[in-house]
Amino acid sequence: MSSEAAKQPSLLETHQNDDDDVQDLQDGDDLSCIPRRQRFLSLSVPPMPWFGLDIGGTLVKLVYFEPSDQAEFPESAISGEIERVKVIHRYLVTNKAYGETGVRDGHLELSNVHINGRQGTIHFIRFPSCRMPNFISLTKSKGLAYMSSTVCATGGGAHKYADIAQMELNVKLHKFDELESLIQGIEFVAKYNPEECYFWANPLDEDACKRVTWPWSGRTSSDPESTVPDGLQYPYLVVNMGSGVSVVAVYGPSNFRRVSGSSIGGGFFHGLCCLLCDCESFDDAIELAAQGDNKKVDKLVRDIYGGDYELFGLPGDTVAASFGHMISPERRKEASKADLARAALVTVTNNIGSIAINCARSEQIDRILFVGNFLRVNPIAAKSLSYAMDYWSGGSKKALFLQHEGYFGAVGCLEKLVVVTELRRQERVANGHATSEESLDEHSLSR
Ligand SMILES: Nc1ncnc2c1ncn2[C@@H]1O[C@H](COP(=O)(O)OP(=O)(O)OP(=O)(O)O)[C@@H](O)[C@H]1O
Ligand SMILES: CC(C)(CO)[C@@H](O)C(=O)NCCC(=O)O
Repeated sequence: MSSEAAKQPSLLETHQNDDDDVQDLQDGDDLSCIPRRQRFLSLSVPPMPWFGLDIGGTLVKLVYFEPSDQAEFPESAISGEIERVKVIHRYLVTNKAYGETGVRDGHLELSNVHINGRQGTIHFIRFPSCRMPNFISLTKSKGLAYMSSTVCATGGGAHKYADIAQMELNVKLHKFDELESLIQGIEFVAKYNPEECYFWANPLDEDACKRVTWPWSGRTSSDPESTVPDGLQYPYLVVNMGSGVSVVAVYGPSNFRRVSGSSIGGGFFHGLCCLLCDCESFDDAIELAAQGDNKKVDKLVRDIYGGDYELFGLPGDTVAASFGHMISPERRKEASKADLARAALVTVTNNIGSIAINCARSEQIDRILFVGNFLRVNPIAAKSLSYAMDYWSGGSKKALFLQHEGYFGAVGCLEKLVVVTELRRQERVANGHATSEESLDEHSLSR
C-alpha cells in the first residue's frame, strides 16, 4: 500500500475512470446530512440501494443491484434521497477499483435479471475481509447506512460483524446461511446466464484443451428433439473452495446437505506461498506456481516403485507424498520458489479432488461443480480437477465450473430481499399499517 493510501485506510480512495465529469463520493462528502426519511422505512419493499454481502474468511463479496426499470424511485421519494442513491450508484459503477484493495469485476456484470420484482443489473465487487472495519467506518462517516437500513448478509462475518453493524451503524444485518445462499445464488445466476457453466475438454493437452459451455438450460429441457447435452440436473455436488472447503450435495431446490469439508483449501495455499515463497498476494502466488515444477518437491509413486503401482492402479506420475522430496537437503537447495508454489497448488488441488471424488461416489452423484475464489485466475487447478474427476471415475463423473466463481453466496443473499420484503409486509399488516395492496400481496416465502 502506498504511504498516501495508508493515510486514508478506507475503501473509498477512488481510482477514477477516464471520465472526468463523473461526480464521485469525495472525502468531504457526507451523505448523512440529507435528512433520514421514515417514509422509506414505512414501505414493505426495502429502500434502494440493494446489496448482498458475503463476508468470508478472506474476501468480502459485495453485489450491488442497479435497477433498469422505470419504477426506480417511489413517487413519494424526496429529491435528497434520490440524489443520495444516484451518488452511491455513480461511485460504484464508474470505478473499477476502490482504494488499494477493493475491485469491481466488470466482466462479470449480469444484466436483465429480476430481483424482488425489479429488473436490473448486478455488479460484482470484492475486497479483503480484513478491511471490514474500514468498510464500516466509511459507511458510517459517509452516512451510507441511512439508505440501506436493511442489509442481507451471509458468510461467517455476517455473524461476527452483526453487533458492530448494529452499534456503529444502527443497521440490522439480516443473516442468511452461507451454504443456502451459495446454492440459491448458483441456481439464480445459472438461470440468467446461459454461458455460466462450462467444463474443460482435453484438460491436460495444451493444444487440444478448451473451455466448453455446459448448457444449464438442459436441466429443464423436455424437448425430445434437443441435441443439447444434459444440463446440470439434480443431484449435483458443489465443492466450494474458499479459505476452507465445503462440499455440499444438492438433491433439489432447498434440499441439500453439507457432506464434507477441509481446512486444506485456498487459505492454506495462499498462506503457504506467503510463508515459503514470500508472495505478496494470491495473484502473485498463482503466477509463480505457473512457472514451477512440483516434481522437484513432491515424491511420486515412480520415485518409490520405479514405475506404476499396478496392483492398485496408481500411475507412476501420481504424487505419493506431497513435499516428500523436501526431507533431502540437496533437493531443498534445488527447489525454486516457483517449484514450492506449484507443489502447494498441487497439494491443495489433489486434496480437494480426492475429497470431491469420494463424496461423489458415496452420494452417487456424477456432476461435480467446483466454485469459490480459489479458482480465480487459476486454470491449473481447474484443469487438474477436470482430469482427476474423469480419470478416477473412469469417465463417469464430470467436473463443472461457473464463471462467477466466488460470488454465489452474495447473489443468493441479494435474492433474499424477497424474504425481507415479506417479513416487512407481515410486520406492517400485524401493526395495521399496510396499504390494501400490501395486505393482498401473497408473496412467496418458499425460498
Ligand atoms: N484477491 C484475492 N485475495 C485473497 N485471496 C484470493 C484472491 N483471489 C482469490 N483468492 C483465493 O480465494 C480464497 C478465498 O475464496 P472465497 O472468497 O471463495 O472464500 P471466503 O468466503 O473468503 O472463505 P470461507 O468461505 O472459507 O469463509 C483465498 O483463500 C485465496 O486462495
Ligand atoms: C468454516 C467455513 C464453512 C467458513 O466458510 C469454511 O471455511 C469451511 O468449510 N472450512 C472447512 C472446515 C472443515 O474442516 O470442514
